[in-house]
Amino acid sequence: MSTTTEGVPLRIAVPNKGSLSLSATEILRECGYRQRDDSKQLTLTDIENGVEFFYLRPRDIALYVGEGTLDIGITGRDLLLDSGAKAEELLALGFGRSRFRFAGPIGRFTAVEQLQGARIATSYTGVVGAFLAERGIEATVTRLDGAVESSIALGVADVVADVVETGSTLRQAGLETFGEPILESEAVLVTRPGHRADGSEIFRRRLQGVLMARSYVMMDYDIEDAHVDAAVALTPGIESPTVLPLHKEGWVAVRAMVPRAGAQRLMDELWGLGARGILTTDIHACRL
Ligand SMILES: Nc1ncnc2c1ncn2[C@@H]1O[C@H](COP(=O)(O)OP(=O)(O)OP(=O)(O)O)[C@@H](O)[C@H]1O
Ligand SMILES: O=P(O)(O)OC[C@H]1O[C@H](OP(=O)(O)OP(=O)(O)O)[C@H](O)[C@@H]1O
Ligand SMILES: [Mg+2]
Repeated sequence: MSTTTEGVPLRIAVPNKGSLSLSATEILRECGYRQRDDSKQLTLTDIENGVEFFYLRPRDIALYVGEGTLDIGITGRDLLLDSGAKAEELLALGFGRSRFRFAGPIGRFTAVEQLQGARIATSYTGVVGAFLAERGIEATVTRLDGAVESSIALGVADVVADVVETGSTLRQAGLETFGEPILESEAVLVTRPGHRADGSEIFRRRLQGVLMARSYVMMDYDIEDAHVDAAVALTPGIESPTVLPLHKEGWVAVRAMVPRAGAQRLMDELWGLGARGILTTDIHACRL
C-alpha cells in the first residue's frame, strides 16, 4: 500500500559515501524503509512505502533538492550552507556531528583577525568566503578536495578551515584550532522552501519518531499513593504519565517516557521516594 496520496513516489536523496552514509542508511531502515544492500546501487524504489531513494554524493544533495529534481534529502548542515543551494533545513538528525574550524601551526595563530592577508585552504569555500566577507577580512581562499591538513606543510597555505570531529587529524599534522568554531554541523533533512511533496510529512514524522525513540526510554515503577505526586513530578512524561491502581492496596503503577540521558539518576531518585520495581525499556519508534 502506498503512503502517498497521489501514488507518485517521494524522491529522497541519501548520501552514498562518506561519514553520513552508514548512519543515514541505518536510520532509514529503522524507519521501516528498504535500503540498498550493494553500495554500487544508485537508486532503490520502495513501492510499499511510496518512496524512491537516490544515492548521491552528500555534497551534491542540497543542489539536487534545491533545483527541484528531488523532493527531500539527507546531508550535512555544513554542506548545505557551503552549497549556497536554495534548500532549507527541515529536521536535525543527531548524527554526523562535527565542528567547522580554522587551524594553523601550533602557537602561530590565536584570533581570526590574524587571517587578514593569509592563504587559507579548505574544501568549504562557500562557508569560509561568507565568514570572511561578514568580518571584512581579505584573504586568499584555495579550494582543495581533501587531506586539507597537509596543505600547510606542503607550502600551499598558512591556515586551513576544515571539519573537526575528534581532532586527531589536526594533531597528527601538528596543527591546532584557533578562534570560535565557524559552525556546528550534523546530518540534516533538507527540502526546498515552500515545497511539501506528497508523503514528505510522513517521511519527516517517521524520522522524528525514531529520533525521539533514540533519546527517550519508557520508565515503569510502582509506588505508594502517598508519594505518587512527588514521583510524577520527576517523571511528567510527554502528555502526562499513566497511573493505574495495583492489586496491592494503596499502591499504583506509573508509566512515563523519560529522557534516556538522565534515566539512571532518575531511578535513584525514585528509589529514594519509595518507588520499587523500577524498569526502563527501549522504544524503537513513536508518533507523539
Ligand atoms: N570525521 C569526519 N570527517 C569528515 N566529515 C565528517 C566527519 N564527521 C562528520 N562529518 C560530516 O560529514 C559530511 C562530509 O561528508 P563527506 O562525504 O565529505 O564525508 P567524508 O567523511 O569527508 O568522506 P570522503 O572524504 O570519503 O568524501 C559533513 O557534513 C561533515 O560535517
Ligand atoms: O577530527 P577528526 O576525527 O580527525 O576528523 C576530521 C577529519 O576527517 C575528515 O577527513 P576525511 O577522513 O574525510 O578525509 P579527507 O580530508 O580526504 O576528506 C575531515 O576532512 C578531517 O580531515
Ligand atoms: Mg572527507
